[in-house]
Amino acid sequence: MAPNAKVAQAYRAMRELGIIEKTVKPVLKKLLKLYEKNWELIEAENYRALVDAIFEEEDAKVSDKKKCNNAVEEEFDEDDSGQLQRPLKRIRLRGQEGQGSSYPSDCGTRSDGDLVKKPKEEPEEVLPSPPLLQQASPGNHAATTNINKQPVSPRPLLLERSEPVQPSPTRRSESNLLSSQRHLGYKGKEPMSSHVTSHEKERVPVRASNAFCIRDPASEPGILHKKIVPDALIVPKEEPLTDEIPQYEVPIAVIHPDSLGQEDSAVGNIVSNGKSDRQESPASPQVDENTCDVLPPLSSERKTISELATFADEFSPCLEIASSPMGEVKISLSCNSALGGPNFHVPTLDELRESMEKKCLRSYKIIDPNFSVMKLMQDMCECFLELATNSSNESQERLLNAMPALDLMKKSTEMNGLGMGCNKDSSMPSRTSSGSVNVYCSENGDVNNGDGKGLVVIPQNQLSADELRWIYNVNDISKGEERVGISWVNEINKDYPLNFHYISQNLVFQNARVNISLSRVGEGSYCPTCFDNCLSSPTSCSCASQADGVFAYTLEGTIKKEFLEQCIAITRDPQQQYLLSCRDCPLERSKKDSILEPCKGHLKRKIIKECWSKCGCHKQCGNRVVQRGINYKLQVFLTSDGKGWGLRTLDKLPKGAFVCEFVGEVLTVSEFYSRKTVKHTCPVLLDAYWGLKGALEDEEALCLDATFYGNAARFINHRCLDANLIEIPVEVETPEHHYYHLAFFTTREIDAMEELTWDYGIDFDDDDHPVKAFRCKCGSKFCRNMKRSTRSKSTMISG
Ligand SMILES: C[S@@+](CC[C@H](N)C(=O)[O-])C[C@H]1O[C@@H](n2cnc3c(N)ncnc32)[C@H](O)[C@@H]1O
Repeated sequence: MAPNAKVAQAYRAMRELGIIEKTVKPVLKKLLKLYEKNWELIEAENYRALVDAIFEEEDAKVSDKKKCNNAVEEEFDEDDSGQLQRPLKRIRLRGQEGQGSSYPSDCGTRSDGDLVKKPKEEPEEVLPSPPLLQQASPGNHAATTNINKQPVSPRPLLLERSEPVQPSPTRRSESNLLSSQRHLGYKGKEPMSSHVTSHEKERVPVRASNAFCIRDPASEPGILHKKIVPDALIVPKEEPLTDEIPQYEVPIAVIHPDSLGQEDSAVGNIVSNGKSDRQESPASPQVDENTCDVLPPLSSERKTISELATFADEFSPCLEIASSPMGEVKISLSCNSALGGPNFHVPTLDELRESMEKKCLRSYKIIDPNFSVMKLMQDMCECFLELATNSSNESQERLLNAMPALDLMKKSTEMNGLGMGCNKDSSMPSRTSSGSVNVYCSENGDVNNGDGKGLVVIPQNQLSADELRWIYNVNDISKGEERVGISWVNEINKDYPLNFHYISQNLVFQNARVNISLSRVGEGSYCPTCFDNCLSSPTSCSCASQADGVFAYTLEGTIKKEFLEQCIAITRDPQQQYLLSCRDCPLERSKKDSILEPCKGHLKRKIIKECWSKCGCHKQCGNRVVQRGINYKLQVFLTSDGKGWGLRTLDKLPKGAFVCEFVGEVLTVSEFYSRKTVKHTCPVLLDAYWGLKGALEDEEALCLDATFYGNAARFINHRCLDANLIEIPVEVETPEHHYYHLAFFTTREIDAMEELTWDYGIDFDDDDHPVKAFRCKCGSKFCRNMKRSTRSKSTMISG
């Protein structure tokens, strides 16, 4: 890679971590000098050296500033530093904010009674931050407990600065994203030409016939336009962010105790000024047990929380509860007290537990032999879960309302105190393409990209069950239906895709006659005498003979070049000889118009016949590709060019590779039409044989509708003519030609991170059609919808 590209790559990687270019540049320069331009060292472990150097630099700056501040006795506002802050730093700060004049400062020149505002930072600000609870600094003691339905972190809830988030190696090829091959002629009833003039472009015809429509993106059910999704920091399963830091599959909501009281008291101000009243004015009557009363009053468990909150008052601690929809709950208790000193040592958890149990016995007269502090903490978590999941609507509402009451999204200072999240307007934690974590932050560097990665604030009352499901399935929208997980990511805004049922195989809705009974698969439709791999057999099997005696696949599993080129030519340049017209077109018939139009013709496609279970060969036989399912890592993402969600590959794909099948409900065309009030994602006609037979029965004219039930293919967007995927009919089980699988293969090599597209074959001029089309934003120079008005056009898709 050229040096400039490497620099750009480094900027990009840092940007993903929320570190702005301005901050990176000087450090990178130094590092290059130091390492004598050895990029390998800089790039190693996803720029670990660079990230470390940046943090060191920032620490040094903070330290300098503090010295400077001490000299002039001015307030130092960490958020104005414009730089990346270590989350623990913020934790400490928040814990210390309320200490007023007794704040132990290193501003040695100040007396206790000094009215000059104290810096928010503690004296040990630039000490190496302790990564574990047991190593907490004297000024800040944190204890956490958690109950998990999944592995839990041995680390405290509020973590020290994490290792840098690992950008995916695949991101490196992002620069190639837009590479495209636009060498092909246009398709249509006119001959294909290798050059298309602008005049010709206007005339680029659509595939003949074929009917089905695509809805308007604005009203597309696949996108939640209205919903603002919280700052969801989503951590991938497969790509650990660090060696040590636990991952959470789903975001975790965090409640700060202050917020719990917000509803009932003036504590709401606490949030708005980003500080705790308890800390500002310890004697405030608002800050007592009652301030926790937003939880349901009848809950004895609530009392537990209150008790802890009272305990908290004594030592000005900070109690935090974090939970995830997966049922993980963490309680964190941090306290700042005068206990710290030169002889300070951190007790072990066992010591702490024992001492606390004695205290409970003495002070609270708890004599239950089963009592333990750990149990108490567990109970607290369980109560939280109970309230969050099983309680009555009212109590649940109150609890959930308490979450955003914290106003974490708005108050970045408060959030940073918790070591998570950022300013709502400027930050958006999200997964990156690789599944790592991004937090986009404001220019002033008000950022959290590390410690908070497991702790994400979600105003859960904004989440519907469907949305929660998306969060759960961030690593695999197929919910295990596919062999390879299909992740989703939104790097643009906070929308979720709309819910649908993921299915990996077509399902018959009702009337469609899809007969795959073994008895109907007659001889000649399978190869009983073959074994192992039909592709390496010296004699062609029956399946091959159905495909002109040659297999479509190579031993490598891709489509043979010649076969692929023919398929591409037919699809892109559907000349008359490739068109079949039906006498009584099921499509026209289904429209139930009084005046039926003549059939517009259906493409005479090349078809692949795969071996199947009735054959004698192995499942891994080279002539079984589509039936083995998705093989490459795919990802659903929100496109940046207004096409809604799209599908991209995380792997580099060779030419002719099988990507995925178009899976949906199998409907008769009339069934589809009776659904036409519904906005459809992408219905596809199975019309490859329509012209061959005489009139089809209604039940035989089939289509696939992926609106409610579908697979990853329902996210593939349209591109006029030079799409990188092509759809090819594949027969697997049934010899009945009216039903087949529609499989997508690559028309060329595709880079990792490239969006996958196919040409829906839309006729943007078909105003006749009842279903509205979309305004094409494919960006292809062959776009058939270019320079057209915004009025909706109808579309027709066939497969
Ligand atoms: C099969 S869906 C593709 C996934 C869809 N983008 C989504 O968000 O669910 C088809 C719909 O995507 C949108 N779409 C697909 N290709 C497009 C394009 N080239 N320009 C604009 N919108 C497009 C249209 O709204 C279309 O109805």
